[in-house]
Parts: sequence; structure tokens; C-alpha cells
Amino acid sequence: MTDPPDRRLLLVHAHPDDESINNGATMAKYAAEGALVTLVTCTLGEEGEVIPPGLAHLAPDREDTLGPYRIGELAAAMRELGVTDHRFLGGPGRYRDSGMMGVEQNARPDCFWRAPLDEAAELLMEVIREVRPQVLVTYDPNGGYGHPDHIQAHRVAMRAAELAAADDRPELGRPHTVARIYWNCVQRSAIEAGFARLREAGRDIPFPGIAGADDVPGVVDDSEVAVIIDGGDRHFAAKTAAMRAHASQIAVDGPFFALSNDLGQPLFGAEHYRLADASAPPGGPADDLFAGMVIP
Ligand SMILES: CC(=O)N[C@H]1[C@@H](O[C@@H]2[C@H](O)[C@H](O)[C@@H](O)[C@H](O)[C@H]2O)O[C@H](CO)[C@@H](O)[C@@H]1O
Ligand SMILES: [Zn+2]
Repeated sequence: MTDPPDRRLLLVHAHPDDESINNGATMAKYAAEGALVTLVTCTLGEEGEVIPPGLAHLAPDREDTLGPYRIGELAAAMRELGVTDHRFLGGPGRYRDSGMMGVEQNARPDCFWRAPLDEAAELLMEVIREVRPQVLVTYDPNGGYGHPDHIQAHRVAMRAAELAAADDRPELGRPHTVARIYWNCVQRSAIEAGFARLREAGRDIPFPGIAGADDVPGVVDDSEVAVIIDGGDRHFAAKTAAMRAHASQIAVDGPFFALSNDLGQPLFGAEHYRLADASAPPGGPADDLFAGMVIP
């Protein structure tokens, strides 16, 4: 058995597509550098709206086969990013997509929003104790934009990190303390520049409308950003290709994309992170999630 890579990054996301939108360039960069990048996705995204008319039959109120279809989209996205370790929490279909906050699907007993916190966290705890990541990435407490599955993914990830570090439940693996937990965010100045670029495109924008900065999840003041990962052209291209792979949910056109709400927004090659403990490096953002760590 070969030794595990030295640097190990675990990302916890709610639906297939979140990983590429939020962290595509980051995942491609670290995978290319030989780090172990592990993605855990908590649902199959069964309740998503379908963009291409040719896929409309997959919708939850039609064939209800969007979940299995999105497994394939996610696998294609991982190939574009060079990520080989991606899993569904508790196995594919264990927890169903809960739909947007307030819809009746939130009450389904099998949805992720209804999952008992410690039940779901113990499933993720086993992954943490197996993979033993130094770094964990997930959403902020509001899930970025208040989607119940994103909020629950945050809660499960934070609880799982606690459980994994505790000196008990040896049947679930040796205790492991994640050295650093980051939450996805977007630097305010980057948002303003990105939307200025979008407005400059004017009528050339390939989407019916333009999103507003308030439509972007997790916008924070520049001072709260602890790390900026700039994937450069190579990893920006991989991120774009990975987002295109999620074609049922995302329409990509050049440096812009839109979700099923048809509101165009800028596609960022630089991805931003804040520390869960709210600290930020005094000298400004670092350019590495593992910055300063001594990794044997
Ligand atoms: C990026 C993300 O989290 N997408 C989720 C989200 O999808 C949105 C939802 O369908 C909403 O109704 C649309 O207006 C919006 O354009 C979509 O992005 O919620 C879905 C249902 O829970 C989920 O499947 C999708 O991955
Ligand atoms: Zn999502």
C-alpha cells in the first residue's frame, strides 16, 4: 500500500455542482500538485430545476430521475478537475435534496434537512478519520445563501470535525483533529469588479438578466478573507469545464454563467476562503490553504 499524499484536503458540499462553482479551481490546483482531494456531497440534487429542455423529463415532478443523472454530471466534473476521491454522504441517495427553504420538500422524512445531526455527522466522521485531512472546506453557518442543504452541510461538517477529534468511538477509526477549517466566501471587492466586467459586456451578455451582488453567496469584507487561491488560466479552464459538466444546472458562456434563474454572473478564477475561527492573517490573505503548516 502506497503512503497517502502528504497534503489532504476534504470538501463537504450539499449538491453536485456546488463543488465546481465554489472550489473548482482550488480542487484542480491541489489535485494537480499531488495532494489528496476528497469531495463529500451530501445529496444527489434530486430537486434541482432543469435548464436544457431536452433534460426536462428528468425533473422531480416528471420522471424524478435527476438525482442519478447528476451522479454522472459530478463524475464528469471530477474528471475535468483531476479529482478521483468523491463520495456521497452515507452512499448515493442516503439523503435527498431538500429543495429551497420553505418548500414542501423540506418536510420529506428522507431529506437532508431532516437528517438527525449526529447520524449524518458520524457518517462524515468516519471519512475524516479515514482520510485524515489537515484542511476541511465547507459553507458558512448560513450555507452561503440560506439553502437548507447548505446550512445542514455546514452543521454536519462542523459536528463531524468535533466528533472525529474526540477520543472515543474507536470502532469508527482513530481520533483525528482537522488542523484548519475554512468556509467558502467571496471578497466584496472581487464581486464589485466582476459585476462591473459583466455590465461592461452590455448586450453581449448571453443571458436574459444579470444577477446582483446580493445573489452571490457568502460575500464578505476583504479583511475577512484568509486565503485566496488563484487557479490561473490552467485551473480556471478546468473549473469552467467542470461547471459545464453540470449542464442540467449551469449554463456557461465564456467568463460568465447562469443557474436556472437565467441571471448571468461572473465566473471567478480566484476562490476565497475565511477561517471558521474568524481569524485572518495580519499580513493579508495567504495563497495556500495549507500555509504555515508543518506536514510530515
Ligand atoms: C447552486 C445550488 O445550490 N443549486 C441548488 C439549488 O438550485 C436553485 C433552485 O433550483 C432555485 O429554485 C433556482 O431558482 C436556482 O436558479 C437554482 O440554482 O436548489 C436546488 C434544489 O434544492 C438544488 O438541486 C441545486 O443544486
Ligand atoms: Zn447547492
